[in-house]
Amino acid sequence: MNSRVHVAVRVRPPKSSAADTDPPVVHCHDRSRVAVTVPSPVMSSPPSSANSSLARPRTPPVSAWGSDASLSPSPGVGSALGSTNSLAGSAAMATQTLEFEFDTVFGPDAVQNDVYEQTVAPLVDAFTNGFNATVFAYGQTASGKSYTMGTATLPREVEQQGIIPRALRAIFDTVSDDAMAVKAKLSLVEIYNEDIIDLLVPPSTTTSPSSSPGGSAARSGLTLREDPSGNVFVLGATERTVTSAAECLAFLHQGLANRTTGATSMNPHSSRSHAILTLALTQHRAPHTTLASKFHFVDLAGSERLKRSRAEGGRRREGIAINQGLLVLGQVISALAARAANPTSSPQPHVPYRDAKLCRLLQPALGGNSRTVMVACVSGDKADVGETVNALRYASRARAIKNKCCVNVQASAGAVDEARVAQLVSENERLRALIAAMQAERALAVENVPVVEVNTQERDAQRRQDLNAFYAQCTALMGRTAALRSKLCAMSGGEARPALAQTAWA
Ligand SMILES: Nc1ncnc2c1ncn2[C@@H]1O[C@H](COP(=O)(O)OP(=O)(O)OP(=O)(O)O)[C@@H](O)[C@H]1O
Repeated sequence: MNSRVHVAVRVRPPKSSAADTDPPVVHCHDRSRVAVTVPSPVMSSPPSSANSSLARPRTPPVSAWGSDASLSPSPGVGSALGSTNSLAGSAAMATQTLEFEFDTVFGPDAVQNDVYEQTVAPLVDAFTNGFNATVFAYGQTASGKSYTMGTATLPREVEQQGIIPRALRAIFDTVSDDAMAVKAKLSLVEIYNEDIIDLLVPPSTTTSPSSSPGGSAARSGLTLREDPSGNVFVLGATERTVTSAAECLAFLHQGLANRTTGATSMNPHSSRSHAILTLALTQHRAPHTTLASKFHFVDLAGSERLKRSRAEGGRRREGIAINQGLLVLGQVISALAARAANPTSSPQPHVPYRDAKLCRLLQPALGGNSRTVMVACVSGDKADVGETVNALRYASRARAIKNKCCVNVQASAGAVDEARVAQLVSENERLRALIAAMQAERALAVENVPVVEVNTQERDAQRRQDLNAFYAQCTALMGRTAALRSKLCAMSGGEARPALAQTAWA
C-alpha cells in the first residue's frame, strides 16, 4: 500500500516580548494553508500569480527584518502555492507573501489534543494493526518541537501533554484487552554529535562497545544494523518490557533526564541531540500469526543559525553536528521528492541515507515501510521569518515522499512447526510412492519370468527341431554312402561291409 508522508505545520504562539511590538508574519488561512509575509526589496518585477508553482523570494534587506532574517533561494520543488507582492507604506517596507499548502495547519491557538487527533491518532490505529509508524517534529530551535512531541518535562495538566503521552495511552487502551497475547518493548536513544547513546543506561556507565568486550551494557558508541525485512535498528540498545502507558512514561522521563540539553541564547532548555523513542509491539493472533510493528517517536534537535544562537566552543560544535544531520535529512527528502515526481527517470537520484545516522535510522520512515507524519514547528515571530520560510520549504518537499507500507506478519513458532510437519508428511508420501513404484516394477518382472521361460522352450524346441533336421540329413547321407559302397563291392566281387555310421546315429 502506497502512503504519502503526512505533513502538518504548527505555528508557535509569539514570545511575549515579540507579541506586543510586531504584527504576526505567519497567517493560517484555513486548516491546510499558511502564508508568510517576507520582505521584498525589489518591486520592479511584476508580482507572480497567487498560484504560481513556486515561491521564490529575493534576499531581503537585513535591516528591515532583524539581524539574520536571510532567505535562501528555494531549490525548486515543493507545494508552495505562490507569492504576491505589496508595498506597505514605503519601499523599505515592501513585502511579499508566500503561501504554502500542507495536510494540516495548526495556528498559535491550536491545543495539544487537536494536534494529536489530527496527526498521530490515525497512526496509532495503523500501528496496533501491524503497520510501522513514525512521527517526527522538525523546526528551528525554540519553535515548539519538544512541547509538541511531549518530551519536555511532563506537565501535570493532561491538556498540556504532547503527542507521546497521548499516543502511548491510546496504544495501551487498544491492546491491553488481550494482555496475554501482547508484548511491548521500549527503547530510547539519542544521536549526539553522530554518536548513538542509550538513554536507558545511566550516564555513570561510561562503557562503550569497544571498551566493554565482556558485555556490560554499553551507553555510547552503539551501531546501526538492518534486519532481513529492511528495518534499521540500534544494535545493543536497552529494551524494557512495558505493560502500560504509565510504565513507558516513567522510562521516558528517566531516559530524558539523561538527554543532552543546554542553554542557548534562543532556548534555555535547548535539546542538543535527536531523541528517538521506539515502541516495539508483538501481537499473537490465531492461528499461528504474529504482528510485529514498531512506532518511532522522533524529537529532532533544532536547526539553528550559529550566528543567532551565539554558540561558542562545545555548544558551537554541537550546533554544527545538528545542522549537518539536518542538512543530510534535507538532501534525503529532496532526493525522495525528486524520485516521486519522476518515478520512471533513469538513473534515479541517489538518496544519501548513509551520510548521517539520523537518516539511516529514519530510512524506513522516509521512502520505506512506515506510515509517517512530520510536524514542522515554526515560529510566528518576525525575527524568525527566514528560518520559518526555510522550514516550510523543507516540509513542502517532504509532502511528496511516498512510502510503501505493509502489515508486518511474522510466522510464529507453532506455524514454523506446522510447516515442518507438512514438509515431512509430503516427503514421506513421496518416498512411499517411490517404494510402491519400485515394488510394482519388481512384481512385473516376476510376472514376466514365465514369458521368458516360454521363449526359452520355444528356442529349445527350435534348436531341437534344427538338430533333428540335421540328424535326418546326416542319416540320409549315411544311407546314400552305404548304398554306394555296396554297389562298389558288387562291382569289384567283394563282400559289403556293415553300415557302421548308420548304427552310430540311431
Ligand atoms: N504551542 C505552544 N504553546 C505554548 N507554549 C509553547 C508552544 N510551543 C512552544 N512553547 C514553549 O516554547 C518554549 C520552547 O519550546 P520547545 O522547548 O518545545 O522548543 P524546541 O523546538 O524543542 O527547542 P530546541 O530545538 O531548542 O530543543 C517552551 O517553553 C515551550 O513550552
